[in-house]
Amino acid sequence: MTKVCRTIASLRQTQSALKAAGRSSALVPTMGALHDGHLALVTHAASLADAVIATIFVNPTQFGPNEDLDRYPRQEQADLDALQRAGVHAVFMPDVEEMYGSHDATRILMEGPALGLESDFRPHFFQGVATVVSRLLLASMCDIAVFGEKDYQQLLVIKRMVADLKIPVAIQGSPTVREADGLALSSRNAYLSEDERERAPELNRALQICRETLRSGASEADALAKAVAHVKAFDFRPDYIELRDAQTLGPLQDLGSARLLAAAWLGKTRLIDNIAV
Ligand SMILES: Nc1ncnc2c1ncn2[C@@H]1O[C@H](COP(=O)(O)OP(=O)(O)OP(=O)(O)O)[C@@H](O)[C@H]1O
Ligand SMILES: CC(C)(CO)[C@@H](O)C(=O)[O-]
Ligand code: BAL
Repeated sequence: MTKVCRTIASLRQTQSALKAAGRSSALVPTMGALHDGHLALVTHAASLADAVIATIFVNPTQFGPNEDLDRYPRQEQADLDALQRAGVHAVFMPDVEEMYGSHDATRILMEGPALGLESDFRPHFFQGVATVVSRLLLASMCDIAVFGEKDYQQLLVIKRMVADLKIPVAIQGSPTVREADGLALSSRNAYLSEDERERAPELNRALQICRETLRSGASEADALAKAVAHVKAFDFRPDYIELRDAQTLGPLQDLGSARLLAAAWLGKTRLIDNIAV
């Protein structure tokens, strides 16, 4: 039976009981509206630890004033049922008051891998993510925490933060789960109209075209221009399509260790994707 914890006190009690029984634990933080990408993180987490703790919290501090905090999909009972079926030991689902209280004054500012890419278009984003993830890690004190490569920059930002703050949790990345046509699963895919859903895989296709073009010996500029032209042909409005160093997200030194990352709008939906080069 999956235990539902709505307070940090109850989460800490759950963790104390696991530790007393000598059981290791892995955390899977989410914002809910769960899909098979999230469930793959749970399966990955279960392969690494004795018990999995999932979290569901739509974190207001990572949304900008004109973003989709209010319309972000929320489906608490369906999510709990899915996590129960997946054999999750406990689910932490706090409210905003529990995570931030009314006198909250602490935020984590990130540089390094947080610079550029998402930050150029969502300047508040990594401050909100780092702030909430540090709290989730410290509240749960799990041995391991698992994050998806779909949000590749977020994964590197969290690894950097945990290393810098010396939080004793091992951060593990998990591969992107895709639809058969290549579209990365994402809770925000629910915003797509039928017509947009048909065009949505072209973002991933553009990244593959860019990679093939690079491998055939073309310049980075030509390969990126091809990817931009491809998404524009399908009426995407790209925020960025960039090649970066896969380990640091700094400027690319060597094509052998490159990551290709993109974000683009399709109608009112912002999609992100990335692949190894
Ligand atoms: N397709 C996917 N494959 C692997 N991991 C994923 C996938 N989609 C989301 N995740 C991971 O699940 C965790 C929770 O993500 P989140 O709840 O924001 O879901 P999401 O589908 O990314 O939502 P959004 O559409 O808001 O970006 C993150 O670590 C994220 O990287
Ligand atoms: C890591 C996270 C749960 C923090 O709110 C969120 O950014 C997400 O779902 O990727
Ligand atoms: N999946 C990352 C969370 C966000 O975009 O707000």
